[in-house]
Amino acid sequence: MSWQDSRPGDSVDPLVSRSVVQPVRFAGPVVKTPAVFVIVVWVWRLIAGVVGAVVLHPVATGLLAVVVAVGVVVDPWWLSLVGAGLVPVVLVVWWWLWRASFLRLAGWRLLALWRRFWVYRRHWQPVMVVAGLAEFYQDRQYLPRLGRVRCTPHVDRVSVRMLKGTSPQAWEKRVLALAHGFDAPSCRVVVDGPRRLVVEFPRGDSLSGVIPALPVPEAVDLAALPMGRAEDGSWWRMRLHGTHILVAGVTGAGKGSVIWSAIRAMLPAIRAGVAEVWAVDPKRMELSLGRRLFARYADTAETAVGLLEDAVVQMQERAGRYAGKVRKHTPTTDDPFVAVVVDEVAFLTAYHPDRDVRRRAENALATLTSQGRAVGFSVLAALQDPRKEVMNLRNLFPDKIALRLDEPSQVDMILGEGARERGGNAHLISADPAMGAGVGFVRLETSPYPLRVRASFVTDSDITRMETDYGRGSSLRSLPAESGADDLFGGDAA
Ligand SMILES: Nc1ncnc2c1ncn2[C@@H]1O[C@H](COP(=O)(O)OP(=O)(O)OP(=O)(O)O)[C@@H](O)[C@H]1O
Repeated sequence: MSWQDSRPGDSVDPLVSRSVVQPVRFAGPVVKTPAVFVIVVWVWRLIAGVVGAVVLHPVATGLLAVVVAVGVVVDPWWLSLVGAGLVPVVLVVWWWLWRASFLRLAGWRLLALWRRFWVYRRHWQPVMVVAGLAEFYQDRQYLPRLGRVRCTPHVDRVSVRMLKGTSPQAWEKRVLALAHGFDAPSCRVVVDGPRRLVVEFPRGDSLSGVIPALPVPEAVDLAALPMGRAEDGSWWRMRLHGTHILVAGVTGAGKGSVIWSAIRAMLPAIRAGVAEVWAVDPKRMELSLGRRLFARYADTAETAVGLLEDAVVQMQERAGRYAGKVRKHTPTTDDPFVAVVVDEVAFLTAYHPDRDVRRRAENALATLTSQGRAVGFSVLAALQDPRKEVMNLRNLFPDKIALRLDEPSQVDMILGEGARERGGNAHLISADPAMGAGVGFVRLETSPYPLRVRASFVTDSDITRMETDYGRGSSLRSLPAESGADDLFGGDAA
């Protein structure tokens, strides 16, 4: 039998078998390890395991220790049985009566203990090997070290110590393999220090349900507007003052819900006159419903470009006044925060047939986005198609939101290269409006990690109520009429 005929399982003599690619290898002599060394190593591992368990899970190990101690001191059999029964009863009563404290002090820790053992520890080796994250060196297999697992209401955060010589990019490239390997809907990798990662696995999809319009906040924080929910179950808050935001998504992706959630979160500031929304609505379908909420409203190309150029003039006038005196804008009734909201911005920058309109719109937007944020002018723009021919100003928007998109390349255009490896798969968002409308990934200028969020759904009746309560002429608001308001509001101002 030649070496080509051999099959797995055939016995081969290492001295006579030959491979065309491998040279002869000489193995070192096999030395038997004395039993005492093996015992010392096992004892050392036992001690390290116990200390590790106490450090990682103090509550669980503490409870266990109490049960064991009582059993040993009083009556080994009887009391151990009572203790073993008593602990679950105490935990159930605690959960029933004081759920918040139970979850905070015991519930999430016990769940983390269970999931570390049952989900991650049990599958760690096969998943690491199959995903290609295990390394082999001199015939020995090395695995990344599984560290602490922390559970929040929706997400498992798994700490990992990477192997020496490997990089976080190797993990980012394998997020899909990791998600499927540990039965999670998605996976996100966050660098936590040298050789340290936190790998996040959501338990189920916390964003699968529609989020109704959030209550209007009593005090407005323009740096943290309540918009909806984030994947880890926390509130999604969005900074608008001091930045510009580009929202991209195919038709029906829910761009309107991002825009309206932001406007809703600013209502008290709008009523107080310290914030203004200047709205550009070329489709006349998105923003027209709430036009009395806006200080300026434009729905034709000519008026839209005029509105943008007026914003530039006011911004520059404010910048001139602030120069050398004020470094940071604080919204007041004299110098309000101005949010320039542009729906379907490509209508002005790419689709309009008049070249002059396109040029003027682009110039105005470029000036606003490059100079406006320090003096209280922010642009919140939405568009369907993020290609460069359509929107070549997208890099002037520090923060970006990718709702459902058609292609992976479009995701890269909005969230930046590498965002998909970090979990920002906006092209995989469900096309079912109940599941996916308003769902997206936020990429802030301050972080390369996209955050999965869902905007609250502000319905038409919510908008009508908002306009009634907070719009011009409402009982709750009495702002002086702007000169030429009829012109600006198409003669409809109340
Ligand atoms: N946050 C949300 N939660 C649940 N459903 C939503 C949400 N936002 C939108 N929808 C649903 O999706 C539909 C389309 O939403 P919307 O009009 O905001 O999309 P769009 O991206 O603005 O589309 P277009 O570009 O065509 O205007 C809505 O009519 C609504 O039924």
